[in-house]
Amino acid sequence: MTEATKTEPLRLALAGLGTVGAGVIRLIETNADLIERRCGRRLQIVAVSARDRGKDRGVDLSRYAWEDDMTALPGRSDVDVVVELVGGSDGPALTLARKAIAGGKAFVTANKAMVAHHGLGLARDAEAAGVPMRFEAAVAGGIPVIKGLREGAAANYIERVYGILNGTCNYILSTMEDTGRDFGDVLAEAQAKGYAEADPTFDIDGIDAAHKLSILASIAFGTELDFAAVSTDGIRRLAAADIAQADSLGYVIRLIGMARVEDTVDGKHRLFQRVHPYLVPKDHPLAHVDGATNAVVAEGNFSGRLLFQGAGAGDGPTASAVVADIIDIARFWESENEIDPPFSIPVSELDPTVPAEAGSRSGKAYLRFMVADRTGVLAELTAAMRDAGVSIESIIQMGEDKGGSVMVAMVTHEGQESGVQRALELLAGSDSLTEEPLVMHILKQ
Ligand SMILES: NC(=O)C1=CN([C@@H]2O[C@H](COP(=O)(O)OP(=O)(O)OC[C@H]3O[C@@H](n4cnc5c(N)ncnc54)[C@H](O)[C@@H]3O)[C@@H](O)[C@H]2O)C=CC1
Ligand SMILES: N[C@@H](CC=O)C(=O)O
Ligand code: NA
Repeated sequence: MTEATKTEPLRLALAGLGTVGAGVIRLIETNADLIERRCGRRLQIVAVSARDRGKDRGVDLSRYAWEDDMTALPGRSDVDVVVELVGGSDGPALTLARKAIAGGKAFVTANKAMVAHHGLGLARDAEAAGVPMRFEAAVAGGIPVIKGLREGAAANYIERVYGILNGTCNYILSTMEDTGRDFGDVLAEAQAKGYAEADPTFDIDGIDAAHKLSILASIAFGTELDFAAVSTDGIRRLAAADIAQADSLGYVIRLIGMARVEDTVDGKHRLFQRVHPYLVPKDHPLAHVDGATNAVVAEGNFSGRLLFQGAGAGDGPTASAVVADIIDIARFWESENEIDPPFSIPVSELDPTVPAEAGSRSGKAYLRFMVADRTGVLAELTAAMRDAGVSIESIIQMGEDKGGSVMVAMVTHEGQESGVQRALELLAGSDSLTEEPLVMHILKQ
């Protein structure tokens, strides 16, 4: 480690002073004495950087050195830990991360986009340099789920990991469900509360949840991180009528990230990773997760089902996770040669994977069709199901909408997902369909 010894303060540089950065300053100032007692040394912010020096953030920056260029922070000899709270998978955040690690500084980040795209490379560099790299806030905000898997469940093979990984989508879905309000209106509220990413399409198109899922899967299964292989879909196409329909069938709709290792081919694990809106049975624990709350279920071969739940976004909870990482570094970073792999297993020893085959798993599905209101359309839909070998459990037709289409919702019996894909292929191009069908999987208990 740099010049500081264990009894001296651990000196921090913060890049990014937005929702999370300002929260970290507030937390470190408010809980300074408690943190010092818990980790045996004081946390001292020495330097900060953001875009706008003069902006009022409700925190006093006058005690800290200011750097206009955040990538200059790692070059400071009075800094032990660089904390990146800027965002963006590439650009200055990545330059900062690389410089910090190459410069022998410990590195903490909340940036799931960067970890999903570059985490393995950064971790490899950190392992080689003997510096800690931590990213608890990057997955499920304030929930200590990375710590839970790395430490609490370290003795287990994890068979499946899944959950609600995006606070913005969960806030939108549960608020629409409770109030019947409009999608756009509720999204604006989530943005105002500081939950949404700088580009909220990352939230509503499932990309943010996919970033988190790919990180979680790597840590849970000891496999190489593969963000590009996550099958991703968001909540943009969901209508209030889908939420009402799901409700009447005994379900709520949640954006779920799901990962599992299925089998092994040519020495590589077949890794299933999916972020899609799911119908969740009302008696499943995830159906009661509302607002910006996240929840992660991990199934260990000895621990059984573990449920981690808490705030997945927002200044306080996210700051809590960032500072927990810093406290770990204050407690345990004692020697330059310490081996503490960021992904729990050294990067060179993570198992390689191939993406799971599409359509090869079994389950029930909800299908929603918007169709022309004319004779024979229902027969056309059910014939496609029959020809694809899909068995229908229930079918409901709702009244005509303004454009002259009607909504037909179906729930299938348990069957191969490939059957539903085949049915949709059979219907593709049919002039009875007035828009692309919407398919949602039904979460198993
Ligand atoms: N807001 C939340 O609830 C959570 C956010 N995160 C992650 O934390 C990170 C920060 O998020 P927020 O605080 O919400 O973002 P924000 O947009 O509120 O703040 C970003 C900060 O970075 C600064 N910044 C941006 N580009 C810069 C540049 N080129 N040079 C210097 N400074 C620059 C901005 O001035 C601002 O101070 C992101 O990676 C985000 O994904 C993670 C968990 C939860
Ligand atoms: N935009 C994210 C913030 C935390 O990761 C979310 O909504 O969950
Ligand atoms: Na977390």
